Amino acid sequence: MSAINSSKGVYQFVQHRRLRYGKCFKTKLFGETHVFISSTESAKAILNNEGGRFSKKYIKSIAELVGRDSLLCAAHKHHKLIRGTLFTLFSADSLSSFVKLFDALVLQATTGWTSGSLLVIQDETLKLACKAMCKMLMSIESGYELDTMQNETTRLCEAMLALPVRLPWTRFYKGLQARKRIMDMLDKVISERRSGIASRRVDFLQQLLDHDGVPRLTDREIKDNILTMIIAGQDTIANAMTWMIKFVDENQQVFNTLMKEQLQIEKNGTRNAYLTLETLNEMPYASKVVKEALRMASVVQWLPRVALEDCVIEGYKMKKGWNINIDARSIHHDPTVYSDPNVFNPSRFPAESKAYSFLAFGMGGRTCLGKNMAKAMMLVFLHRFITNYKWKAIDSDSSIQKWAIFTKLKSGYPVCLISTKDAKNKTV
Ligand code: HEM
Repeated sequence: MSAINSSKGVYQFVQHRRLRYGKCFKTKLFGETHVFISSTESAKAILNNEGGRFSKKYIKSIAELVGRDSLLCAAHKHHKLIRGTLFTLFSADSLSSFVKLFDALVLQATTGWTSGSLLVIQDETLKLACKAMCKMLMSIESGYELDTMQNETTRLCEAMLALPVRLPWTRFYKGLQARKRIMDMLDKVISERRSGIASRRVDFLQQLLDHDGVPRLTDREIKDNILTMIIAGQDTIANAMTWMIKFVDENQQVFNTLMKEQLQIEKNGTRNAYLTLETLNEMPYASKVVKEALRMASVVQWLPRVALEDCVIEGYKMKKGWNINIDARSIHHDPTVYSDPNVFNPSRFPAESKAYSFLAFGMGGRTCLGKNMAKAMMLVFLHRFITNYKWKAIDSDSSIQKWAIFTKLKSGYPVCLISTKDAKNKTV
């Protein structure tokens, strides 16, 4: 709890023990045994064995907040059914339309970002991510419903590491209340659609309600998983984008190479049109910047699993029921896996691409469903930001936000903007 409440973040707890005991250690948390493992070989053995010797398991408080029918918590068979249904929503066509939608949202936001504006990157990217998710999932675009969704999801995420104490003033209780309000809102949206009060929309929710060609999900499964996708795709992406802008700013050579590539893309004709998936595929250097930012930031720090039977890992006996966490952050910063792991060096890819060394989106049967979407969002944001602005960081402190389950900069990375598209700033 003291690590959660410190400026180094919850990972400090793991890191201390990793340095003290090595690549595999065991600890007790609230009466349960937790093992943390940080080798690519073990990651492969565990992540490739979903539903066999291992399955996913979150701590109870998280499971209660996201819901028992959430993809994040569902047991193997149930998970397979829900994942199969949700998978169809993440088609190439839906990714293509999403890229345009996200680009439109970024361009709309940038109209308010003029020279001299003070911007907290974390706040802006969170607003963008929330808008994009709500529009794609349920066609919510603005107003009270959007604000409610963003605020309640933030409250819910802040409760994920809290002690599961249900007293009105506790973080956990407030998180549960936030979940209840989101569920009530989803109930309302679903019943309006079913009764015909709301017009038909083209979004993920409608596809799940129509269950056209996909197995039918219960209302509870639909609601838990719409909420899951909002949680999975809001804070994670906002944090990743914020770290990426900070890393790029702190590495002049990366900035210069990236700028050269992005200006060429702009010159080739994207300036007044929306970016497309094809254009994003023509950004090899920016794609490496995105990957390197995800490695360095390790927004999701470990992947939680449970042993379904007794087994041996790294020469240690593990018992059925133990929580086995794959320490992705440690693998991402292991000098035997990545050379100079603390240096932001996008050019390390693809040479340094050992199997199971890049776990930002997990691997195997539980891999992030939104990973292509997330990478596309990061590329779009990077392109628009770097080709339209120079910026000066007002606070470069790397302290971590307390209580954050996904690694988040405490400062939010405030910057002062200079628009490179304003005529008077052309020579800046
Ligand atoms: C930079 C942004 C993102 C990062 C770093 C990230 C990372 C992850 C990770 C590490 C997992 C768990 C893998 C495991 O335990 O093995 C996961 C699961 C998941 N993510 Fe993402 N994610 C991001 C964005 C998104 C987006 C935009 C969506 C889409 C709405 C999304 C949807 C999901 C879903 C549905 C799961 C559960 C998959 C399953 O259990 O089958 N994520 N993500």
